[in-house]
Amino acid sequence: MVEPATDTVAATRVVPLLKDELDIVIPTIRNLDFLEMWRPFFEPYHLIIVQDGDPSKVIKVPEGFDYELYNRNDINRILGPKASCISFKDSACRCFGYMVSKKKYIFTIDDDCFTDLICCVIWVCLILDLFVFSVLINLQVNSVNVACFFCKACQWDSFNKIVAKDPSGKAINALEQHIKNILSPSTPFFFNTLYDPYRDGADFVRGYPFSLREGVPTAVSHGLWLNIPDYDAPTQLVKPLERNTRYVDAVLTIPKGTLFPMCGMNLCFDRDLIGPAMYFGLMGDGQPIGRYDDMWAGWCTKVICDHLGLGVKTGLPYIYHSKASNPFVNLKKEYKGIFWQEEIIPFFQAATLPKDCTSVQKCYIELSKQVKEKLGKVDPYFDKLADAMVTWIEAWDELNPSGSSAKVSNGKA
Ligand SMILES: O=c1ccn([C@@H]2O[C@H](COP(=O)(O)OP(=O)(O)O[C@H]3O[C@@H](CO)[C@H](O)[C@H]3O)[C@@H](O)[C@H]2O)c(=O)[nH]1
Repeated sequence: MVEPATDTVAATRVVPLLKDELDIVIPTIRNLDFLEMWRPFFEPYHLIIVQDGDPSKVIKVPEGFDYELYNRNDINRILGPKASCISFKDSACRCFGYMVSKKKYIFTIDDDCFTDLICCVIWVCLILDLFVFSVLINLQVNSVNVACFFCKACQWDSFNKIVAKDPSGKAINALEQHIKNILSPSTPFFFNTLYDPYRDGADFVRGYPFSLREGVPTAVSHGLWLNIPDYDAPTQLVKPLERNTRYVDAVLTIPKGTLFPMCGMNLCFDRDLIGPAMYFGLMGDGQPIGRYDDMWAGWCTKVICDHLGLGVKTGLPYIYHSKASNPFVNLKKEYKGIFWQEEIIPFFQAATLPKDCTSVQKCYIELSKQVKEKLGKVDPYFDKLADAMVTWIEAWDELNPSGSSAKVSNGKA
């Protein structure tokens, strides 16, 4: 049984890899106390916080972290009319952080991971909440909101989303594992049955073509979740008690030609290699769909990685996830996506990019044209999304005129 680590203060302080080459991007509608839990791992890095919702709300960042924070007013000021491509009231807003970063690597994580200190507050609230619930049950009030009656911090199922432990009981340094994944090559053209051959203690198995053993540069490292898996609302509703306790010590390259559902909760990527494809779409406020932000980015990214000969890995690291969001609310946001995805995925599976698309930007603009042409028939929303994809690239190029940051090539991690 894999449990969350509660003593991260005692976690080994590791040498911060890529300290000056990696930004941590956090979208937030809450407070950032969860950072206490990650302090030993995140403090050496620069944080880019994208504050969603009401810009007048003050977001408290724990002492000692090096950060820049952007709210909606900042986004509007920086991007002007192009700010229309950045979503509001959806975690999709996080991609603004990718655009303003000046680093080669991005790690992005959600804000609902709590600290030991916060857990004390939560336990007090929990006891009080249980008391209120028992009174309500005695009064036969059977429809109660599953949220804390006393404070916003402890939204019941959120307080367990904390740093995970591996089966040996050691707190997982998610960022370190992502860096290892991304600094070693990928093998999208031929599957290695011992998984990532570049990990310590592994290699290419017998019969693996020698011509492919050099691998290709890794653009994306997709991490997983213990406890609550990244399920859609219907799955979550029919399996409310399902928890993932299975820790699989594996990192795999997703083969060329295979799409996957990319989750933005625990994700690292090389901004120079694939940054402009990491657009999280038009979601949330004013849009017919929400919570498909990371899926959209994942489909576009994988098609472009396949075309440009870049790798995408999935597997380790795990984080401990306890969904803060309400499945009924999520269902409302997701429902169009749930039936649209049956058309969107075949579209991406069939998408091909011409040879002259030699940069991510060119690939992305070409994809936007195909989205307009093919998915525009599904719903007018896709016309709007295709336009927003173009605006995103224009804004990206405006903010990143030199194209890329310092070069660090892949090698043995
Ligand atoms: O309007 C919003 C809502 C949320 N955020 C911030 O985004 C992340 C994720 O939000 P949340 O924790 O509420 O959602 P989960 O269901 O646990 O997470 C998944 O939702 C996926 C789809 O969007 C995503 O990949 C997963 O992360 C938090 O940091 C919120 O504060 C926001 O900025 N605006």
